Amino acid sequence: MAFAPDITEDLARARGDLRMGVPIVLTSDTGALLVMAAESLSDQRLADLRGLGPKPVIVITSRRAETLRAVPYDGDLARITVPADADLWWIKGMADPKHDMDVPMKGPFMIARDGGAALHRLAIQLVKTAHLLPAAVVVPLDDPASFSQANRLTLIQADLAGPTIAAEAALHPVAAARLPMTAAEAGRLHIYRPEDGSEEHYAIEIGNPPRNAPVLARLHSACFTGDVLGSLKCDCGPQLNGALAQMGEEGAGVLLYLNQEGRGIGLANKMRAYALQDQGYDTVEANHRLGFEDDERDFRIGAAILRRLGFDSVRLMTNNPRKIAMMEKMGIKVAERVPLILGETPQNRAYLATKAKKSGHLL
Ligand SMILES: Nc1nc2c(ncn2[C@@H]2O[C@H](COP(=O)(O)OP(=O)(O)OP(=O)(O)O)[C@@H](O)[C@H]2O)c(=O)[nH]1
Ligand SMILES: [Zn+2]
Repeated sequence: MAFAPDITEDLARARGDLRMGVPIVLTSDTGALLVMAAESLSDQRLADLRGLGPKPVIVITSRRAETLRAVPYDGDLARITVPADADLWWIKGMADPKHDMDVPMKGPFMIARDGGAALHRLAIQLVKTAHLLPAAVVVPLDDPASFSQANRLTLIQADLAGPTIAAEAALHPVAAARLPMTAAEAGRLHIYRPEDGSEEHYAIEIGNPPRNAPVLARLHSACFTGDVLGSLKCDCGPQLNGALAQMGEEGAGVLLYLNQEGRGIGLANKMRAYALQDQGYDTVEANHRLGFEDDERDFRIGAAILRRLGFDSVRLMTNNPRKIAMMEKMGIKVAERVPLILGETPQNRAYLATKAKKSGHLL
């Protein structure tokens, strides 16, 4: 029926459900799972999950498993049976490193070996892209179609979901208008909306840069703490203002403001990472303890917006070699790297040093 949501729409719905603490159903030729995000699980829903019969399993990433010293992982995943006497607090503690210091030993862990790693991996991808902690509680289902219908749950076909998540989401221009700014009076703000229902991204065009020459460009990932609050823990605010100022001086440029807060983990998870940093972990270790990779951003979005604006060659303002490599891979020529070293403070010196040492940032 034409009114029924397609797989992209179902996935967007599933992310919303997971955030709200509503279960979703994943199905494939080899099995089916009822999935809840550990972070939004309630006592009532945990009791309901147990009422289904099979023991719930908690799926975490190998990053989180390393922190928990849970040896049993399947490549990038660990799947652990939730013990019969474990309460909601145990599950939250598996997902959230906030309590690692209070409850250091959670094992011994029972490995769940039911072969359905593809569905478990999809569950983790969904909770991650919903900006929740990367941990899912799952129970196998025998009849996913009737179960999801009877409970009005979102049903996701895994074979359709995998390629859709991996593909680059199409972006559409929504609105644009003149925006005079301190850095440049001749500013124009463009809004782009991804088709997958994720956050909108912005392009700030300064002057009228010619499309047939490399444009001075900055791909800036959102940092509420640095950009808005003037946080001293990072260099984002000075980089944002410095890039706009240089574009203003040259009379032309394009700054992409990509809503990939916290290198793609979302602001709530970034604050969890900051709490771990207060315990002494560096920016990369903190991401790993939460169960994330160092950098969860999709850099294809920036290239797609540049192309939409008509640019295929840039003078890229960055210290991050991965951004350069991704632009080149996506067919945007990086004619020049323009270093953007600004805003070092006593509070961010160690953070910048970690980025240089562990993430290859150029100083
Ligand atoms: N997870 C996490 N994210 C952080 C932390 N500090 C800053 N960020 C985020 O890191 C991102 C920095 O973005 P950018 O400045 O565009 O990127 P970059 O990779 O540093 O590269 P360049 O600035 O271009 O050299 C923003 O999304 C910030 O919110 C942190 O300690 N943990
Ligand atoms: Zn920042």
